[in-house]
Amino acid sequence: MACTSPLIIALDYSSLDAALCMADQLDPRRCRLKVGKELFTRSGPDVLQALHGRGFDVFLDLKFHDIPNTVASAVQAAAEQGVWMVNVHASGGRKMMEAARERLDQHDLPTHLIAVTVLTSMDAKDLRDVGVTCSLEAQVEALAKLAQQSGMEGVVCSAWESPRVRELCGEDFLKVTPGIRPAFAIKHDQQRILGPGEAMTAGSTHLVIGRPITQAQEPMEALAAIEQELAC
Ligand SMILES: O=c1ccn([C@@H]2O[C@H](COP(=O)(O)O)[C@@H](O)[C@H]2O)c(=O)[nH]1
Repeated sequence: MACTSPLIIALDYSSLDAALCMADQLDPRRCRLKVGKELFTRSGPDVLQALHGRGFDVFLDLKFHDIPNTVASAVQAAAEQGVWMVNVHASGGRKMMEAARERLDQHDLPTHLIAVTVLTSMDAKDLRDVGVTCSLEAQVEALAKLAQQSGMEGVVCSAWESPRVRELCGEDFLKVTPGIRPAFAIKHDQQRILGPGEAMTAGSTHLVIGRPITQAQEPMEALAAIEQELAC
């Protein structure tokens, strides 16, 4: 049965065993899973096979950012392993994103392709430090528009920006938002955070949540509290 929940749990673990231990407590009808740089670098494609075998939709969050041909080939490789979603950095530019889009289309690969705007760990000063002179909001808006024009199906942004991205790019354009922090959780290294219920109200289509669940004393209770908040 397809997953209808907006929740994507980030499996940021240092071993395949630890990731599968969490996955085995979860239900693929109630959440999707995200595999990021740490877990993929340690376990390789085996983790994708193991999670697919358990019935999960997997978001492979490797944030590709390279020359167009390299990114297109990496996106193709991810999609050929059956992942539900893959991403690139929008700051890699129009040609890079178009090449990735074209490669998926050429091979009839149905994987969702989205682009990261401004990392949720960054604030306005961090953005100035890397030479961006416009406001953080303007940078997210510019990258979201560029991503849409370049064939992306959505963006990664913070839930703070979801209302504006919805206005600019429409309801159907995916707004995948990390930096989700329920009231009981700490901020860690995230800067632009919002609660799960607030993020959905703001127009996020998917909520990425890692440590508030994976590092909770009782991960399943943390997940249940988040689901409860979303049901209200
Ligand atoms: O802008 C971004 C893009 C990706 N992420 C990823 O999402 C999760 C968030 O985990 P938490 O533990 O809930 O903070 C993590 O895997 C990041 O790599 C992001 O946070 N921000």
